Amino acid sequence: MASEEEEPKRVQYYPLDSNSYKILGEIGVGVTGVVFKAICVPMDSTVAIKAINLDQASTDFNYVRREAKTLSLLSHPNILNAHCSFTVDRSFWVVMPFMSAGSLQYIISSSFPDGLSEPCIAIVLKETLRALSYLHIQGHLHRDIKAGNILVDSNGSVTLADFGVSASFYESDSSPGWSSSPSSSSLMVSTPY
Ligand SMILES: Nc1ncnc2c1ncn2[C@@H]1O[C@H](COP(=O)(O)OP(=O)(O)OP(=O)(O)O)[C@@H](O)[C@H]1O
Repeated sequence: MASEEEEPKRVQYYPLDSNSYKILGEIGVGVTGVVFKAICVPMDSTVAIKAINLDQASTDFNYVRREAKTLSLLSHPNILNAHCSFTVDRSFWVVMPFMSAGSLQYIISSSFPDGLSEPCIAIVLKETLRALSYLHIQGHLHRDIKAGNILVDSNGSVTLADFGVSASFYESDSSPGWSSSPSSSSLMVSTPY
């Protein structure tokens, strides 16, 4: 019997235009902007979008730049990567997987006011240390490990997020390829999904 020809797997990229995303609601507000729950319509998938206001103080752009750059270079199951990032008017959108159980800080304060059990702590620590070990091997320091930056998915998977204050062992902030002012071409990133 003739073997069926396998269709080549098509690499899909998350779209780099805001019209492809339907905002469902606000998840929370951070120092640099707002995080929304949204649907990526062409992909039919739920995402979280961090919308960062580029009109804030100039230091904020360095924060954004560092986070986008760090995320685009990392790939690990315990690190919350970005699907893509792009500018929308005067804000910068980082499209990420939606971590439906929220942050560890939210889980503890809403459901475990007396603290997590030791086995739970051990699991979260193990997963977080995996992320940190990978980061350190890649030459990065996270520098802001806290319960609010550890996100959990509905299946219990644990990821480390928020690389705004991370640092690289090897590069200065003025590394080549990154302009010092916000321009969509220097910031637009989309990783295959
Ligand atoms: N991918 C995501 N999925 C689900 N919730 C998220 C996601 N990313 C962020 N959040 C939630 O959105 C809220 C805001 O996150 P954000 O990273 O902007 O700020 P923060 O971590 O609270 O503070 P900071 O600005 O100091 O880092 C937090 O409650 C966080 O748990």
